[in-house]
Amino acid sequence: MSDDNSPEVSNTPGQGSAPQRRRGIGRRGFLTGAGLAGAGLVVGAAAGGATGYVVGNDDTTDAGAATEPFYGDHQSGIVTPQQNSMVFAAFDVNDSVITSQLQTMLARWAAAASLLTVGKPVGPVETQPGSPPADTGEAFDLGPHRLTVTVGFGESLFDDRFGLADKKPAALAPLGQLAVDSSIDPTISGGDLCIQACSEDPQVAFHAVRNLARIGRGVVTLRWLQEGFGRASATSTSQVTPRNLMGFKDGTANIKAEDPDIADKWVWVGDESDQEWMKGGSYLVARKIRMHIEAWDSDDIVDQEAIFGRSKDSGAPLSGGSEFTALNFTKKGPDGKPLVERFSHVHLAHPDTNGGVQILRRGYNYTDGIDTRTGTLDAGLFFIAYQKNAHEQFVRIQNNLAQDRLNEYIAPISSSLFAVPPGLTAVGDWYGKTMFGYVA
Ligand SMILES: C=CC1=C(C)c2cc3[nH]c(cc4nc(cc5[nH]c(cc1n2)c(C)c5CCC(=O)O)C(CCC(=O)O)=C4C)c(C)c3C=C
Ligand SMILES: [Fe+2]
Repeated sequence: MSDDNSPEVSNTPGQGSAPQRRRGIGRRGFLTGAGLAGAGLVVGAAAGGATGYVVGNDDTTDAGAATEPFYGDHQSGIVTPQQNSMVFAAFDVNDSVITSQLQTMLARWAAAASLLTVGKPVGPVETQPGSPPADTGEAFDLGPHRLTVTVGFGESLFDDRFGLADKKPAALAPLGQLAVDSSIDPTISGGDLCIQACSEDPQVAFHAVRNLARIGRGVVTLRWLQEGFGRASATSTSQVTPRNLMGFKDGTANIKAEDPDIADKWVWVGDESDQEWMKGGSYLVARKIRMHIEAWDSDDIVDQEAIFGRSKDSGAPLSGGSEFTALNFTKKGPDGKPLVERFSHVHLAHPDTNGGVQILRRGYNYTDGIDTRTGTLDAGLFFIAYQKNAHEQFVRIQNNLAQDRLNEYIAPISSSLFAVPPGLTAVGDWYGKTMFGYVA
C-alpha cells in the first residue's frame, strides 16, 4: 500500500514553534491551541518540543513537570520506571466502522498522546460559546507527572473487518482457559484495542484515557476500564519495592530497566516474530486478580510468609539474607524441609522452576469498593506482564502456579492479551501504521 493514503498527520498550521511556558496561564491558556477534536485532523508534537500550545501547567514542581519519552524504539510504559497510578481501558470498534476511520482514529490517538505526555491539552479547554471544550480540562493545572500512554491490539481486531487477518501474529492466539480460570468474566476481558495510561498523578492518567476515549467516540466504544491506585511492582533498580494489598513487597525479582540485555531476551519481540510490524513491540497480559482479603487477614504471619517464601517486613527470602539475596531452594530448616517451600509462590514462579523463562511484571493494586453481596472488600491485584511471547512465558509460569498455595486466597476474574506494537518513530507515525502497510 502506498504511503500516500496514510491518514493525514501533521502539525496544525500556525502552530509554529512558540516556546513552551509553564506558568501564569489563566484564561488565555484555556483559550489557546487548535483542537484535535474540533479540527478533525491530526496534530503531532515533537517529544518535548513546542507546537504553540500554551502549557496549562501551574504545577511547576519537578515531579509534576517530569516527562517520559514519547517517540523511540519501544512504547513507553513498559520498562519505564513504574509510575504510581494507572488507568487501563479496553475498547471495541463500533459496527460499520471502515478501515480508514479506524486508521484516522489511531493517528489522532498518537497525536493526542504526544501532547498529553508533555503536559499539553488535546485542544482548547475553553472554546467559543456554543461548542464544547476540545479538552475536558481536569488536568489543565497539572504537569504530566511522567505520563505514559501505551496502546495495544487485541486478537479480535484481526478478524475480517479491517483487512488484518494475515497480519495477526501467531503469538496473539487466545490464552485459553487456564487451570485457575473458573471465574473469568468475559465482559471485563479482551477487547479490540487497549490503552494503558500511567502517571504519578491519578487524575492525569484518568484525563488521558478520558480524552482518548472522547477522540475515539463514534469509532470505538469502551468495553471495560480499570483504575490502579498504587504500583505493585518495580521496573527500575532506582525504585523502592512497593507492597501489594497482602502487605508483601512485590517486584523484588522483576526485570529492571537497567538491564537492557534481559529486556531484549524476554520483553521485546525480535526476529523470531512471524509479523515484521511487531518487532520492537511486546505482548501484554492483563489479569484482574481478586484477593480474598478478609481470609488473608486472618491467616497467621508464619503461614503468610511460607505461602510467598519471603519475609513480610524485609522481603528477604526465607532461606536467608536480605531483600535482593538469591532464593536458595535447597537450604533446609531444622525439620529437614526446604526453608522456601516447594508450593510457595516464589518457588513455583521462579525461572529455575520454569525452564528459565522470565516476564516483566507491572501490576497495580486496585479496589472497586465492596462486594455488596457479601460486604467484603472488592480489591486485589491488576496483574500486568510484558513479554515477547505470552504462551511461552506467562502461560508457562501460570501453569506452574496452578499448585500455588496462594490460590486459596486469590481468584482471577478477568484475562486479556494484547499485542503492543513498537514505539512511534516521529511526528507522523501512528499506532499500527506499518501493520496497515504504510511506511512508518
Ligand atoms: C503468572 C505469573 C504470576 C502471577 C499471576 C502472579 C500473581 C501474584 N503475585 C503476587 C505476589 C508476589 N509475587 C512475587 C514474585 C513473583 N511472581 C511472579 C509471577 C506471577 N505472580 C514471578 C515471576 C515472581 C518472581 C519469582 C522469582 O523469580 O523469585 C512476590 C515476591 C517478590 C518479588 O520477587 O516480586 C510476591 C510478593 C500476588 C499477590 C499475586 C496475585 C494476586
Ligand atoms: Fe507473583
